[in-house]
Amino acid sequence: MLGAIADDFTGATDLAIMLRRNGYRVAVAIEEHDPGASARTGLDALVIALKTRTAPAGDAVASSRGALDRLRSWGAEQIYVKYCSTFDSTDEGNIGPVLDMVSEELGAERVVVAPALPANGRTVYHGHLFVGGDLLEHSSMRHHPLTPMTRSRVADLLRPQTRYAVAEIHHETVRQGPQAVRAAIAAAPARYVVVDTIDDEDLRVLGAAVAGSTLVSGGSGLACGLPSPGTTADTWSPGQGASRVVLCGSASATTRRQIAAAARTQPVRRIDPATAVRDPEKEIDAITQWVQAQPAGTAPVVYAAGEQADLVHEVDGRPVAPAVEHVLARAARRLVGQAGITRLLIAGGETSGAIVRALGIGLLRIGPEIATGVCWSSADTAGGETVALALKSGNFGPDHLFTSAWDRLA
Ligand SMILES: Nc1ncnc2c1ncn2[C@@H]1O[C@H](COP(=O)(O)OP(=O)(O)OP(=O)(O)O)[C@@H](O)[C@H]1O
Ligand SMILES: O=C(O)[C@@H](O)C(=O)CO
Repeated sequence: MLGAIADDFTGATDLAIMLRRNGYRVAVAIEEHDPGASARTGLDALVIALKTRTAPAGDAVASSRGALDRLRSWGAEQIYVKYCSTFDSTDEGNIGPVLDMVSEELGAERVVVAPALPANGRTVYHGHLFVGGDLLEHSSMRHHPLTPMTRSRVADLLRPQTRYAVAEIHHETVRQGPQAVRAAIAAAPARYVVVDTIDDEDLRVLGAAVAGSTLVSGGSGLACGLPSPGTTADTWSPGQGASRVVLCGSASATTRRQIAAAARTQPVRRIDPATAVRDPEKEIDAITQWVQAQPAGTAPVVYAAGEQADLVHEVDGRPVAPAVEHVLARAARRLVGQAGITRLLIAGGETSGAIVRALGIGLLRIGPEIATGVCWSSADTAGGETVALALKSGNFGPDHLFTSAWDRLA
């Protein structure tokens, strides 16, 4: 079995759907949840979703060590450390410390570093990470509030975070095929090896080259390149019910375009940040009632930022971001528990983490792909409801996602 440790919840489902696309039977375990032997039986891969992307290195290493121990005790023979395709981290970030710990535990002396996800425009060429046609440092990630990416060479991003050397393998070698890449990895004078990957064929070459490695690392793209276990996808059911809601804590430009597109045909309502901070119960009540009042068959959208100017950092000296997460998480709990909503599309990694935790979900069963890196999953909540959930990374998905995603449940 392949065991994966993902540093956020949307990244975990992104990796899971790439594995499923590649013929793996896969599920996502939330944080410390043990799915139990019967749920693990027959899986080719199990992804543990952590919420460590911006955690202090010590905390992230401790959580990742726990995840590694669980995966190994459940029979994982190959470990995949999943981070963001835009390598979201700072010089104090935890990608290096987590890789150092996992590689030491597994005795892995060479580890590939492959953030590329070409299907979503993330490519690595001559060691530099690109987003579309732009270097990472010239993409919107330059202005990310928590992990502003102001350099693009992956080795330069990783070096300050690790005590080991970092080398590069360039496209000239990748073009020569898996054997050349395998030999170059073995000969690299470094523990970490950033490998150029500009398209899915490069990922297949790399995947074949690292097929027997005990440890690989990257975005989700590498999962498409790993050799397929050749199993047929398991059956999947979204459970009963048809009522829908879209909950957006993400403030990314992509999510804002998706909100604007949905607003042309669907009811939309913005969370009031001041009420979220000052009187969260009032805002939770208002949102729950508003969603329930919308016509049957619609997919009401609750969002927190429709434009850049909506981003308010503080109200009365108190931070807005956790208040918005709390309101969305509590509203989700009520919408599922009291209003009987069973289909939820959630935008944003932090937001997804807050809502999945509030619903008391332990395991996500992976269903159909909606867009690159976004899929439906089904899960049982702590309250005993079965829900269909799509967890969308802030930057993923086409503009029409909030109206088209439901077709995949039909
Ligand atoms: N109007 C607002 N003012 C302040 N903070 C907000 C506002 N709207 C949303 N937020 C906060 O911004 C954060 C968005 O993070 P989240 O990870 O959910 O989305 P993202 O960064 O777009 O997605 P991803 O991490 O998947 O790329 C959340 O903590 C949310 O509560
Ligand atoms: O790799 C990506 O870009 C995504 O899976 C993700 O982790 C964004 O949060």
